[in-house]
Amino acid sequence: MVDKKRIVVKIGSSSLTSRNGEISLRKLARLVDEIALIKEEGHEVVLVSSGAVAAGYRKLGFIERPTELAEKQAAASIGQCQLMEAYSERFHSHGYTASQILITRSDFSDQKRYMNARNTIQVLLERGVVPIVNENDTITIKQLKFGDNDTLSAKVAGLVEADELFILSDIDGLYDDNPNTNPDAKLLEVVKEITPEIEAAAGDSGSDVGTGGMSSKIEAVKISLAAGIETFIGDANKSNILYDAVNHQARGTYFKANDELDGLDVRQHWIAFNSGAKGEVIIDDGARVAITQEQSHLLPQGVREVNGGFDCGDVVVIRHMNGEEVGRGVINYSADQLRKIRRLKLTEIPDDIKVTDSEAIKQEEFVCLTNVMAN
Ligand SMILES: Nc1ncnc2c1ncn2[C@@H]1O[C@H](COP(=O)(O)OP(=O)(O)O)[C@@H](O)[C@H]1O
Ligand SMILES: N[C@@H](CCC(=O)OP(=O)(O)O)C(=O)O
Repeated sequence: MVDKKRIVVKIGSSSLTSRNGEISLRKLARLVDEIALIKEEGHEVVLVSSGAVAAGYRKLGFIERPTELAEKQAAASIGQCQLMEAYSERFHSHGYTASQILITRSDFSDQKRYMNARNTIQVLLERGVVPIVNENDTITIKQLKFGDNDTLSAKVAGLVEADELFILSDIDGLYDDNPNTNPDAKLLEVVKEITPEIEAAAGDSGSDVGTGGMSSKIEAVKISLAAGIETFIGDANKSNILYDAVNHQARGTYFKANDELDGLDVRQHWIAFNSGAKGEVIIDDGARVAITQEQSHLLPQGVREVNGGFDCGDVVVIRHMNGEEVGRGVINYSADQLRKIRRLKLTEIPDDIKVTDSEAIKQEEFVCLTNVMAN
């Protein structure tokens, strides 16, 4: 009996386009067939597909992929229709229904919208539909963009509590050096930790249509691993790539989730990677030990400094005095209140500021990030 898994598959622009940068319906159809193969095994699939800009820019009259934001957005608005039409038709030929979900970064930072997206996808998956996610390119502004769909796919994997994330690209995994500049670079088959060497090896895209290159995939892998989601990068052009990847027999790079790190649950994942921290709370040594090793709450006594403005209930960055980011958490005081009570013992906090139990951040509302670099 096959273990039924929830899998997020990310397909990059370079895997959906032909040499001249135009969308390749043949490539798209083949990848849908690959997904159908694992759906037939009982796995649930959420597809994060790029390709809207690539599918639209020629129809907009451009010979090359445009670089201006508004032009790319206009191209995406044409291309997204083309993509969905092609996906719907091909999934339908396998008896599956496809659905479209367009998300922006701000949807992820709003907890209600985040949970709504999660609930919607849950219903779709229960009913056998294949949700197809892309960034809502036409309305995102530069500063609010995910930056690339690799990051989006990792965040979607956290959102739906996926078992695995498969990032398909035009290359068969992570090499120990940028293969565009070093022909002797070797494929890394298993990666247990994202070290500075790994980050240095991962370079930019080698194609005209891909956006983030390997470096953005590694940033994405950090997010998925933090949620305890095993991640694989492999070649979209290989036959049976998804089927083999589920069975851990595909050629590619497998990133192992750290067993010592409990996977973050949905709310913790949101706090760590999606909430968009509003300010910073600088803590001393004792407070760092208390919240990272002793499962204690963060008390105002251990707060040395407060940077920026935030309200009670916002997510803040918790930083040690030496500058290291310790984690993120939901704060129980506004920035102004916390400035007044920092370094005070609980008994010294004025009654008009005191909140129930008085802690600055409850342990259950804190996510430690010392083992995981937040993006
Ligand atoms: N260390 C590395 N290992 C593998 N690929 C790398 C590395 N550094 C840079 N790259 C480049 O990253 C590309 C994949 O990223 P990208 O073009 O953005 O693809 P996609 O469209 O699938 O997101 C590879 O084709 C390769 O040219
Ligand atoms: N939302 C954009 C995706 C851009 C993007 O991230 O592309 P890629 O690096 O190929 O995954 C599009 O659909 O064209």
